[in-house]
Amino acid sequence: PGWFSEISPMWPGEAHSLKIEKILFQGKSDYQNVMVFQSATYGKVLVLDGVIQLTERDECAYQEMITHLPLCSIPNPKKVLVIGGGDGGVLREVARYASVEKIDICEIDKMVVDVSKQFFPDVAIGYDDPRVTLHVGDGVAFLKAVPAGTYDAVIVDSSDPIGPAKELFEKPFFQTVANALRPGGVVCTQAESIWLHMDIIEDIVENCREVFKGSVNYAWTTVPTYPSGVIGFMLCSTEGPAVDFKHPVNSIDASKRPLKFYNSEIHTAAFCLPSFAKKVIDAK
Ligand SMILES: NCCCN[C@H]1CC[C@H](NCCCN)CC1
Repeated sequence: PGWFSEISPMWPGEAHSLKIEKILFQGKSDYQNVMVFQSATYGKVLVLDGVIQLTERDECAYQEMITHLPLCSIPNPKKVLVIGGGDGGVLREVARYASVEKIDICEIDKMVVDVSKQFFPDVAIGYDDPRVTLHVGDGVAFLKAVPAGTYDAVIVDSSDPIGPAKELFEKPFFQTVANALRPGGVVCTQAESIWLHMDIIEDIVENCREVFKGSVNYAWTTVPTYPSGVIGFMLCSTEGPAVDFKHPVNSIDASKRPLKFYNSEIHTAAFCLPSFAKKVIDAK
């Protein structure tokens, strides 16, 4: 019945629309409005506070890139933490690594977990892995309680800086992430769009350069149902064994379930930026 349009002050004057076939769920959690609808051409769609989080058709691009850009950049990741990502898609991708012994996830909104398990079984399948422990709560508090140097990798699969994820884009949070990582550990965060948010990206890069004394890189990929059709990631490492994010050192066991999007060439290509973005990001 009609169209869903993603209208937001975060991307003024533009909106991406998807044709609705059927609304499947509408609810209000302690943190945000949650909606699921069956779209005409992108499968089921998860929407939080009017912002598209994932669709069945293109979620592979985002979940595979946000996971494999960091985890293919370090040999034998063992302990991984996911902040956000309550839909379970990142867990599904982290579970591909035989070297991983422990996967912690801290998601603030239990409704996102429950709705994903009910409507997106191929995404929430990530929770089935026995290495996964779900913590429902605030990622900032969770990280503050973590012993220093606990994790090889942290993946911050957040929504946008308006709403519950606001703190996940600020310097104190990056500091707590750096503290929770081992020397030469890596973090990958959702880092918005170079077409829409160069100012936000500039601030994030500046904060990351101050906090992460290893390497700091910005990568990006295409996700047709995110505004401007692209989304970026900050790839940072702490002081210690050098990490060259641009050349993957790990291979992935894709024998059980093929990768729909990620491969080693697109890994390297993800760090190639248009000049208007390089100017801001490399200069910082
Ligand atoms: N596991 C999927 C979580 C989705 N993360 C975010 C959802 C909101 C989306 N807005 C894009 C705003 C324009 N950059 C960014 C990714």
